[in-house]
Amino acid sequence: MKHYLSIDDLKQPHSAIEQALQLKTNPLQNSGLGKGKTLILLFFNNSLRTRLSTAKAAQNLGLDVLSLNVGADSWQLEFTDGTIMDQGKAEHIREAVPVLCQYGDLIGLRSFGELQSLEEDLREPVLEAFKALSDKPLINLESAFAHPLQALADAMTLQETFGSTKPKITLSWAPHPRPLPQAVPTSFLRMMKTLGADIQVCHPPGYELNAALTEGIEVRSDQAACLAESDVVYAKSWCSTEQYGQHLPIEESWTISLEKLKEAYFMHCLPVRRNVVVQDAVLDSSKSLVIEQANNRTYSAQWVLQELLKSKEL
Ligand SMILES: NCCC[C@H](NC(=O)CCC(=O)O)C(=O)O
Ligand SMILES: NC(=O)OP(=O)(O)O
Repeated sequence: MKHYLSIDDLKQPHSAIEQALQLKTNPLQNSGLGKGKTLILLFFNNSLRTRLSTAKAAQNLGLDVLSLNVGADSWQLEFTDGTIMDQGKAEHIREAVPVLCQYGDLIGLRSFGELQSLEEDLREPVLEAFKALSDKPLINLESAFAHPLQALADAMTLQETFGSTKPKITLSWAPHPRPLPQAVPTSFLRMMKTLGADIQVCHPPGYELNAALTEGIEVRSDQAACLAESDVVYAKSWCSTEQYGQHLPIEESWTISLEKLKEAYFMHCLPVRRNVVVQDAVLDSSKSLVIEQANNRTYSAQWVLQELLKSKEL
């Protein structure tokens, strides 16, 4: 594996899940692998889990970690070639990326889409710019349309909860006060398709995900019926595709409740807005898997870091 930018970089997803779960049983089993090497974590957006679980994973491997909030702690970066840099941005990525590559052996990067233009976000401009200029392995810590560390952790959580049985999974859209990116549902769905999971999607009209991704998957708008027949419900808000990035009225009737879930387990990547996305009673019940999903983020990151460290490129 050269980079870990999307689920497509997982050549053997089933064994990745098994190996990551095995790491969880003894996290310090490869504690010398990263000795003398440095992981740089760059954040263009906020984070709790990704920042700390990836740093923890790195520590478990003996890596040193340097973390930077781009723009807040450092200079604002210019991405456009040929720009006359007489405005606010002080540094071009043509210098910044090669400099970062001198300090770090691996680079993790979080950069959400701007939610201004679907076409522009689909281009993954930040990730692609770093890819073009970096001679070090890159790890996607959530980009405009992918959150592959989350999806690997989610697959681990499903494996732990259901073992070899094949649960019926519903990916349900949920309401939110802000328009949110499509990265989490996109990567989760891509992962579930890759694994051949029994999954359906439900969302109100207008919130369609990428057509190629949902090809062959049942997409419905009757949330109550979908949830009632599910073993596990993955809830996530994402912005409309038709009115990309726009703030639309909150559809309160889509909030997940215990009544709707019936016997189903509940998953969410976190952070979650209580009593908007999902009711307190769900999060506070034994059916909620969200804390274990967050725990598994350490081991999904550790597996990825380990693979990159073992690859010939390093
Ligand atoms: N990394 C996990 C989710 C990150 C982001 N959520 C958010 O921005 C929520 C912020 C808020 O609730 O205001 C998303 O949906 O992709
Ligand atoms: N799930 C997740 O990526 O959380 P953070 O945004 O806090 O990193």
